[in-house]
Amino acid sequence: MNNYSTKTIPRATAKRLPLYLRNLTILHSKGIVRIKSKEFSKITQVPPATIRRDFSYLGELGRSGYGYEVGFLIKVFSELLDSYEENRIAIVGFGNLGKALANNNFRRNQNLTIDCVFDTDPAIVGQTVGGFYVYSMADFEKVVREKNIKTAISTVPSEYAQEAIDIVVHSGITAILNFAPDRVEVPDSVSMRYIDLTTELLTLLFFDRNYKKPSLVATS
Ligand SMILES: NC(=O)c1ccc[n+]([C@@H]2O[C@H](COP(=O)([O-])OP(=O)(O)OC[C@H]3O[C@@H](n4cnc5c(N)ncnc54)[C@H](O)[C@@H]3O)[C@@H](O)[C@H]2O)c1
Repeated sequence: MNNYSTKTIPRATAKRLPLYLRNLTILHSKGIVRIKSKEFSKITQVPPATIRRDFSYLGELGRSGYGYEVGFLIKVFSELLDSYEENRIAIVGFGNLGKALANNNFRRNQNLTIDCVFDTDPAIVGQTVGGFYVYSMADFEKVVREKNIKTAISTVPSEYAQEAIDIVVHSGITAILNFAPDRVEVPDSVSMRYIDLTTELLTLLFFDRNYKKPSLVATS
């Protein structure tokens, strides 16, 4: 376990940790041992002051003007995000998106693994599709309890998401990533995050229109 209390880290900082870790890992693989907040800002698109403030919540991670040690940051952030710990995941809804996620299977992070997939469609339940045996939702609780899985990704369309998530929550899953945009009810004990590509894209386009950095605007 790490020496840093995640309770003292603001939510906004905590949300940026995976982004930091991903980019640090890339830097590390390129043999870069030290990075300054200004350089790291160019890679992550997070302002240098925000990076320095985020890192300051995590104690003495580096010295100003000298830069941060990439390997050390990776160690601290990995511990914070528990990414050294294996996390097996259940996919709920094995359509286009579910299959794409399972096919990718977080290959950049060896500790995140899609372990099993579930659907209600009789045409695929009980079949092996794309290398995954498709379990019935009727077996969800039995399978995830046996495998001690605590994390699920739902790609069930909004109109059926609540009934699917109810089964997921009832089965002891505590963290759910939901790709369907409509909000679903979950108890406070369950952590839920929504991924919405449309909102992400609209936010990007808004920033592109309104906050373009002068240095990045083509001059010719
Ligand atoms: N968040 C994003 O950025 C993003 C991107 C693409 C799609 N989506 C959303 O993701 C959802 C899935 O998209 P898709 O293209 O994979 O759809 P899809 O129709 O190909 O797949 C949905 C799967 O869910 C299954 N399903 C339906 N009810 C279920 C239930 N109660 N329990 C378990 N499985 C059930 C269906 O049988 C089907 O296999 C849609 O709501 C879509 O809007 C989100």
